[in-house]
Amino acid sequence: MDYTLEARGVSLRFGGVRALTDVSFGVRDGELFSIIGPNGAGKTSIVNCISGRYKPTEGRLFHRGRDITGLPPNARATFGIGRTFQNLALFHHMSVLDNIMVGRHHLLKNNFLTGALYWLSGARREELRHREKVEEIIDFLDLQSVRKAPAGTLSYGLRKRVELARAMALEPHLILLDEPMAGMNFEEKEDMARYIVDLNEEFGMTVVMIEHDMGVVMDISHRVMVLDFGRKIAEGDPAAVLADPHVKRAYLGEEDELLVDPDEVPSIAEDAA
Ligand SMILES: Nc1ncnc2c1ncn2[C@@H]1O[C@H](COP(=O)(O)OP(=O)(O)OP(=O)(O)O)[C@@H](O)[C@H]1O
Repeated sequence: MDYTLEARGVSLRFGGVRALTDVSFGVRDGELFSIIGPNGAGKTSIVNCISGRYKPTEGRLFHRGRDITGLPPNARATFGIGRTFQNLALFHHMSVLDNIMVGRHHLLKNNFLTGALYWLSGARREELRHREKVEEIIDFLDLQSVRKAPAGTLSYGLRKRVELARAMALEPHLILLDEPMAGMNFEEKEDMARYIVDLNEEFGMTVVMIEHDMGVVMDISHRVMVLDFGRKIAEGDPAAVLADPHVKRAYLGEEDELLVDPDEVPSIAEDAA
């Protein structure tokens, strides 16, 4: 099986703390793959290993068959791996537009010297191309009305959307979303879920998402992996994962809402169609 992203036997320790133990999984091209699990299960740790923020203590990570285990985060960005963060990481005093532009920095070929020859070097053409791409993302995420506003003045839900825009600006083929709906109200979650489905279906991006909202996860994911105490306890299509006794046990007492009937989950994806 050819995977876009594959983890083989990944373990991660922080001193005596075992954040991950022997985690293996594969994500196929075009999939919307969710990682769930109780608090402290290792979800952010595995995403940090994929993005290069952490280096696994053991095991390997592959991107399109290439071993990326030791590569720094910026090298992964140039391969088309983008991410958003659990806690927003925007430049608050900069406008929405400029925050999104920052997401394109690794695509900027022109430097100080070519900048000095702005009209001759192609720098102007390049800038126009970047602006066009940014405008496309602003349209897609309905951010026109706030494009000039400083990011710090926006509501939390809008700031999460700007962070998604900045990750999209990198034009990744694989995007890692760390709790994209955390702290949002129902309407904001519904909007965000639609954007994620659309960026997967329309922009063709493979999505790896950590999310606590079970309704959304079960509704929009193609496959789900469950971590508990740093170990993988289940993986499969959403209905099979919901029915898995190990998963029920891991969540019992903590998140009763996991035990929902899949048929009763309102379909955001269908509503959007
Ligand atoms: N930088 C770190 N230093 C020490 N321990 C860490 C570090 N990062 C994570 N851990 C520990 O590793 C374990 C897994 O943490 P992680 O943040 O990956 O879990 P999570 O599933 O993302 O949790 P949550 O849902 O609360 O965000 C936890 O026990 C956590 O305390």
